[in-house]
Amino acid sequence: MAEVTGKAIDWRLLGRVMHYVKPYKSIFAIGAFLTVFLAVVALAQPILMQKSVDDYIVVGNYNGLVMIACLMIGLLIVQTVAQYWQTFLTNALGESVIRDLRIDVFNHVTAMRLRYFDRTPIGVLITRTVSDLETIADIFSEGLISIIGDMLLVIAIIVCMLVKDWKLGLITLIPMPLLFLSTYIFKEAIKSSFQEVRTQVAQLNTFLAEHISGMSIIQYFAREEQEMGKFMNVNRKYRDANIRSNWYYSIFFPVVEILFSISIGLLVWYGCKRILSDQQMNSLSATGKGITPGTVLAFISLLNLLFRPIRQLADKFNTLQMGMVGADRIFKVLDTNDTAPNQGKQTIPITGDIRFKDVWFAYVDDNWVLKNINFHIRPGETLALVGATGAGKSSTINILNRFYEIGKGEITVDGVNIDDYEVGYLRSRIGTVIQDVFLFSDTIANNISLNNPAITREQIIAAAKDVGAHDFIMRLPGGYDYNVMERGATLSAGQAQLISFIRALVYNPAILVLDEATSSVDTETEHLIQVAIEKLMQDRTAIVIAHRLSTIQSADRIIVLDHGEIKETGTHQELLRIEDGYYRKLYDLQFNSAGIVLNQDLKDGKDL
Ligand SMILES: Nc1ncnc2c1ncn2[C@@H]1O[C@H](COP(=O)(O)OP(=O)(O)OP(=O)(O)O)[C@@H](O)[C@H]1O
Repeated sequence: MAEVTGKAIDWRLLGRVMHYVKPYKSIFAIGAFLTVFLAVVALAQPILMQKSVDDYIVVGNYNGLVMIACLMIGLLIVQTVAQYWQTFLTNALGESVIRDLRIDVFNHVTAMRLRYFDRTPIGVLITRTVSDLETIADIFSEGLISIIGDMLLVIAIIVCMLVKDWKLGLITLIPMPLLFLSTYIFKEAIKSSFQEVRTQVAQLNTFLAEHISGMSIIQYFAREEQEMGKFMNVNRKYRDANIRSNWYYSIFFPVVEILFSISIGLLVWYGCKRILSDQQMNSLSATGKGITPGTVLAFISLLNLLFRPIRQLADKFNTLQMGMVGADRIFKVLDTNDTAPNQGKQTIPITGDIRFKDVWFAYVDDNWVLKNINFHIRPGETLALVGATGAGKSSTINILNRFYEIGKGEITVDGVNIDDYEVGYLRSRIGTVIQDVFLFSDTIANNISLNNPAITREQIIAAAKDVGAHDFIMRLPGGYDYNVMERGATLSAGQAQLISFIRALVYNPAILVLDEATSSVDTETEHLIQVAIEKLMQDRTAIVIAHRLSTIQSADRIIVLDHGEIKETGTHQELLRIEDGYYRKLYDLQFNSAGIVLNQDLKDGKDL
């Protein structure tokens, strides 16, 4: 959790937020001007009220009274219009700033290395890009500008009171130190409770994001009750945090009301006492020295004006501080320099010659998950990777795609170190099909092209026909415009696989990286997938994490990985000939006449 700094305002952070105001500086300037203007105009009402009583009502000047009433109405109209624009503009400013910030955050997050996502829960990122950003918008709508306006108003009212009658002013303001003290105590108390609320929101978001994604697991294993229990706990903590912050409000507001009443009491007592004694001394307002009924009325109105912003000041300070906490968290994300390095510029055409030279790789420190990997695949060849779960198969394809950097050695594609390629170009030449197909809630066509305008509908249809998926897509309501629900929930696993094949094919990559799905599909879909895989691999260099006997047998070379090391290399027949060899053992152990999937069996826990 980001800590709130001890200072009310962190100027460095505020400076960074203000950097985003630059494109909207005229809106900011008008908003700030209107805030000051409203503070000044607010003072005019009590003054006019005093004038109407003392100069017109008391002396019976009806025309003058009508004139001043019209002036007050006119002023109210101006005030209303100014208030409308001030609220509208400061809100629009806040929303525009966070829109720009959100774009920056999203851009930054999409450029992060995968290891960042290994460590950061989705819920936390969602909280950052939604609710933490909202708090920054409040800096403008309820925080900074309005605090400046309120402070100006408070100073102006106090000065106005003291100028009008300093004795009456001082007596009326006796409860002020107590008011400032209780405001300060309230501000400090609410600050920590607000932080707690934000932490609990992030936990609630993380819990929900995770559990909604994993809902099928919860239901398969009938964990609803237990998860409900956990949810109730997270939900209770969130409620408690909110109740605590509301509790501080419910104490603070009555305290302010009491102090306000004391001020009014003092004002009425002292003001009326002075009016009476002035009358007795026959020293009326005409001399300009005494207190008039108009003065008392004006003071009541000024007191009202004074307490309103003070009552809200603590709240606004907290809004500002929460905005600062939000900004701190957002800038921490933006400052996280975990973006994938992309120094390479190379964009030469790739034919698909891949070489791993003494490659060592670890996700964390020196915990090598790939050790001294060497292999060479010529253009058009197929390499099958087999091995037990955790052997390092997925890691091999992850590093080829530059999702993680290797520790030692070198990987080249067409003789060029993969780090020297422009990373987007390299990835666009490597078509990767992973086991867990991810589909967005969008049309089939957009899920294939990933909204790349360079890919035409014709290319999509041609690719779909190529992998034999066109017919099944056309049978869906709307065909290519059929809307896939979130994560492809409305398609079968086999259909989703086929879509991911078309997605890879439509980019016409030189290299195909395929993690064969192990999930069982019906015979018809299995046949479609077989045909599609053959089509995908045709005339391409392919690295396949192979689970199908057909893929393994037809591969030009098979690499058997075990605990990150290459144990054997060769063709299916060559490897079978090695007595006591790993592959031979695998084959004898795992394959039966029904052609049970090799790696799947290994996953099921059968040891080499
Ligand atoms: N993101 C990660 N962070 C840290 N360690 C990881 C990460 N991904 C994988 N590992 C570890 O790296 C090792 C190799 O994993 P890898 O996913 O490459 O195995 P695999 O052969 O593909 O297994 P499977 O067939 O189960 O997918 C494992 O010990 C795994 O725990």
